[in-house]
Amino acid sequence: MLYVCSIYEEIRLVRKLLMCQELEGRTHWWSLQASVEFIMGPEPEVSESGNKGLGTLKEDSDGTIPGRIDAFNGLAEGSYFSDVLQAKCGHYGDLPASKISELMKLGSLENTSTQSLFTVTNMILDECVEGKNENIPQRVASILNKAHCKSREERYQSKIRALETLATGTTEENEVVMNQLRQMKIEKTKMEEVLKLEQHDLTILRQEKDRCESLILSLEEEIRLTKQDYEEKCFQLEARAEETKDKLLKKILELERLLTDSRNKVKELEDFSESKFLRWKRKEHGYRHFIDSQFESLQDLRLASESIKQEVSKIKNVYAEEFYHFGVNIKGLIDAAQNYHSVLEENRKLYNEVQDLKGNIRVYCRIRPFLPGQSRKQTTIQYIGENGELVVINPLKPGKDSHRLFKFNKVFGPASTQEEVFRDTQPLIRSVLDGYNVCIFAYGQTGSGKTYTMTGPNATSVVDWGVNYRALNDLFNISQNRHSSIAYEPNGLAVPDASMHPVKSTSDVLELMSVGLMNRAVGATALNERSSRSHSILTVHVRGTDLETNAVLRGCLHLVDLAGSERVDRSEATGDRLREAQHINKSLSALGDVIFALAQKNPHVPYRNSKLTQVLQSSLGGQAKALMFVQLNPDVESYSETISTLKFAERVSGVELGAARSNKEGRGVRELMEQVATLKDAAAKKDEEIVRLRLLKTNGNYSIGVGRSSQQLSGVKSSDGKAAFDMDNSSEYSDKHSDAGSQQSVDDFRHQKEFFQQSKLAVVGGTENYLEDIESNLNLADGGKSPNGSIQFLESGDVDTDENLVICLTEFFLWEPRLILQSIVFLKVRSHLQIQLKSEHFLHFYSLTLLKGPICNRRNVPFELPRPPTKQGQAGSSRLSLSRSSTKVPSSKRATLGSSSAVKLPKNWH
Ligand SMILES: Nc1ncnc2c1ncn2[C@@H]1O[C@H](COP(=O)(O)OP(=O)(O)OP(=O)(O)O)[C@@H](O)[C@H]1O
Repeated sequence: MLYVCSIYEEIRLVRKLLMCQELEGRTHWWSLQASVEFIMGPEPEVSESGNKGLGTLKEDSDGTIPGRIDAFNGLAEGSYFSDVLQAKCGHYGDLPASKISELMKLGSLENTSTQSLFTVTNMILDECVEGKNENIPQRVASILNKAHCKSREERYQSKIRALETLATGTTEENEVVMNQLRQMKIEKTKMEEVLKLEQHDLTILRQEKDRCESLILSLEEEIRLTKQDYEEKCFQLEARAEETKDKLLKKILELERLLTDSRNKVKELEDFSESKFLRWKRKEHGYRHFIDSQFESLQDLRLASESIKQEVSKIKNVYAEEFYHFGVNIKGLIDAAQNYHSVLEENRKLYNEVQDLKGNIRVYCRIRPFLPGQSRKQTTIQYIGENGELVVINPLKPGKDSHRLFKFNKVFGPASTQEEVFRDTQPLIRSVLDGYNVCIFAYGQTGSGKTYTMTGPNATSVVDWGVNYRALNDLFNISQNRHSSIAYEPNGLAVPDASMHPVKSTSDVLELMSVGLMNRAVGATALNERSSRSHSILTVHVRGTDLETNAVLRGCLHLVDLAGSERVDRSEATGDRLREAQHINKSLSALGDVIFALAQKNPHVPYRNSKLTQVLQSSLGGQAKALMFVQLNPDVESYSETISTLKFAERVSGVELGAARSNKEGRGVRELMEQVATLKDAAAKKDEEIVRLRLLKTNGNYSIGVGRSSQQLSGVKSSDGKAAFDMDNSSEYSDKHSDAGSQQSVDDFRHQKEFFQQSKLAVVGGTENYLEDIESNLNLADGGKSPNGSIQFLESGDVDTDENLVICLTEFFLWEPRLILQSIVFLKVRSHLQIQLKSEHFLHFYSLTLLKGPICNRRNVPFELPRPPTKQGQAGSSRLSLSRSSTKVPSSKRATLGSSSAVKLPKNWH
């Protein structure tokens, strides 16, 4: 086996050598290669004993291998070069050097046998000796080189061949060796497996060993640390023990010292207490002696104190008396002080009452804040006072005159909330439920916040609710709170379409208001993107019955959000907007005219000039409570509008409407009203009587003191027939009156006055003292000044008797029942007395008339006044003879009359 290996090794080496030769001498390796493979087959693995094999090959190369090498050489025979050499034999010198080189390059020399090469070489050398060719050495060198290589190659080839032969010959040996080798391989595999197992065990053992070693190391480390820790602790404990020991020693020393001190102190104290005890003993003795002597003195003092006591009690009595006098004086002072406060309070109250009685329209001013995006604008508002003062400036024209002061009932600044504004409005809302007519309206230029104040920006948010929502909410809440004393009927709400809707709760109202708001015309202008283009009037009628007195309360609330006044150049209104603006401005100027007329106390108030003033007539001209919100835009660009708005507001605040009156109808009033209705019928009959008498007079058959007035009377009344006494016609009259303005009413009253001056009604019987009663009982406190009322009609100097006056008045009021409720009558009685007669006075007066018994004409002709309805509802038709009981006004009513009109009850009033 080793032998074979060495052969293979040998072959391998030969191959290597050939390769080198090829590189050096350009031998045709490929041909040799092919030969070697042909002989050897695939190259075996090289064993480490390769060198040894080569030695063996050398030994054998001299024996059996040469034959094979010869055979191999025979393969290379017959090449081109040998042919050339044979052809040229003996004449190689003719072969030029370049040709030889070329042949060498082409490899033709490769195929030449070594023998031929040597022959050529010898010939060249001979030439060289003979000096035939100078280039011989180079050529010789190359040929020699070639020859050398060739010889080596041939040697190797022969070796290869020999080796191959050897290899073939050793096949059997090989098989044995191979078997042995397989056996050995099996053994080797087994050995390897055992080795593997052992190696695996070894690995495990090594790992175990490593683990144990690391464990040992960690345990050693732990022991080392524990030991170190233990040593440290021992050291610390020892140190602490040392320390404690020192401390304890010190303490023991200290305690010993203290003990010694205490013992000394105890000793000292014992000595001291001993001495003190002795001293106390001595002192006790001294005190005993002192007490005895003091006791004696005490006896003396007791006697002295008895006498002093008696003296003190005497002085005490004197003091008590003086204190009493002081007390009386101080009480007087306290009373005076308290009175002073109550007087002050009363003064304030009286002042307010005077204001209420004067009935001035209240004016609240509200300034809206700058809107988002306007914060940098200049403001015209310089000062807002607590008591309604407002100073406005024009920042664009600074100077002395740029400041203007206005004063109103209240001024609300930009930061005021909806609730604050309503808080000052609330008392008026309560008045509606007390039977007053109330009108609240907002006035101001467009975009100044009227709708914000009256309605609010957002109906769904209670905080944002404006006056309208809050007022209606209040009305319902208060009416519910009062349900035990006053029964309010389902209220009526007039919405902008002028229809009446019964409402029972706030939600009804909210619903109706949202309908109204939806119907309201709204449009965008340059000054307000949601500008109201129409006036909004919300009217609430309230009717309640006092459960105790059966008195009926009627109140009416107007909530008015006016459309804004605007300068069309600023609002940039065109087309429909412009026409709206013109209408709005027209109606607002009509309102201004009404206000102006009222402020000037003009006899004619032009209510009829616009729908707006017509609707507000009862609130502005009647005895209602009115409140105006003046809305301001603080922007400097609106300065001129602000000033004109404020001037208007100032004028409004000067308007006196007269004291507001509650629409309360007591049972007595209602009975009287019923009687009035009955009397109307009677009057109609009387008319006929008058006509009849006139006819009689004309015919000269009957003479009675019925003058022109009767004719007029009949004329007036018969001109429009029986309707003249129709109560319903009063409203028609009212309309006419309003239509033509107050001038017509003045004419009417002049006409009435003439009638009364000329009237000579013959009324006689049992009424002698009427005028005395009237004079003494009706309030003359006004000193005869003309009141604000719209009627001044009687100058009855010509009325020759008291009875005439009474009957005239009665007649007059029967004709004009409207005046009972609305007017103030100015009477001039007997040409030297002026009596202010208000409607309550009239009722009082009228009651007197009825109570005074039958009214007859001068000639004892029974005056045909109807009897008031009896309990069975039958109207009397002959003489008026009412018993006192039938017309007796309830005591509550009497009190009302007395207080509200300051009329004293007549002497014979029960
Ligand atoms: N007190 C306030 N606080 C906050 N914003 C306000 C206030 N007053 C008004 N505004 C705002 O100013 C704008 C104009 O207000 P509003 O529409 O009420 O004015 P107006 O006087 O009713 O205008 P117009 O006459 O054109 O209808 C609105 O955007 C409103 O929300």
